[in-house]
Amino acid sequence: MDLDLAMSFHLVKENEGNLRRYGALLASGNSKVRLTGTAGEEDLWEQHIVDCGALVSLLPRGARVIDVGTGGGLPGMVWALCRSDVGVTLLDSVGKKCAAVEEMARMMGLEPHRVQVVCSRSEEFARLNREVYDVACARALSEAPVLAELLSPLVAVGGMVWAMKGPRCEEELAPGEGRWGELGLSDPEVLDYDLGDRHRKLVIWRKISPCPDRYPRRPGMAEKRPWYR
Ligand SMILES: C[S@@+](CC[C@H](N)C(=O)[O-])C[C@H]1O[C@@H](n2cnc3c(N)ncnc32)[C@H](O)[C@@H]1O
Repeated sequence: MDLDLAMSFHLVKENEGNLRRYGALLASGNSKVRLTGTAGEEDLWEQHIVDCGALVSLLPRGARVIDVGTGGGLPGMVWALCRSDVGVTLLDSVGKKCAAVEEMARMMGLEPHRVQVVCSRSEEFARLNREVYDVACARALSEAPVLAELLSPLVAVGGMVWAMKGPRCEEELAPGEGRWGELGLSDPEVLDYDLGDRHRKLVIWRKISPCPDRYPRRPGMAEKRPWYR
């Protein structure tokens, strides 16, 4: 897959007004609930909003997307603001974060039938919402193999699991080498992109067969006892 950064930044530019408004809401919400580790609108813009915006042209047209562990809405809110053709579910297990994201979505005029906020552990949500999304993505959620167990059950065969990662991601992928098919996934492809002096990576797995029903295991198990051991 090719990442067309120029097209993504064109979409970011076109939607900059709304994205800046969202950044301002995120900065003010952050003083009440910790939605991201970054304070200050300019830093939020550079380190988070632009990073999420960089991938926006990669989303398939009309895709159903879930952002697992959305925190303050990253990356799902950025994608919903730049791409009115995609449906986005923003999922997090912390009630206060979900309430803040729901309020931001409402203030940004995002319609609930297109952008929904769900407060749940992904392990529980995936039991009832199996293999319904075209893309499941996570940013700063957990190590790649853990994330693959949590996200693969949510994605329909033919869809994709995305992990937004920093420079260490190949080390994280190593334990799963040759074994991803056990989760219904292809071998991963890693796309590199640079944002100023920051080197970022997107890991993409294709969903090639149904994920066995035993995944995801109950909450916390994916970290405690990795599936590949
Ligand atoms: C470090 S934050 C990242 C937030 C956001 N994606 C970002 O890039 O700023 C991780 C978020 O994942 C949520 N989380 C962790 N494990 C989860 C799970 N199994 N189900 C749902 N949410 C989860 C946490 O509540 C937290 O808000």
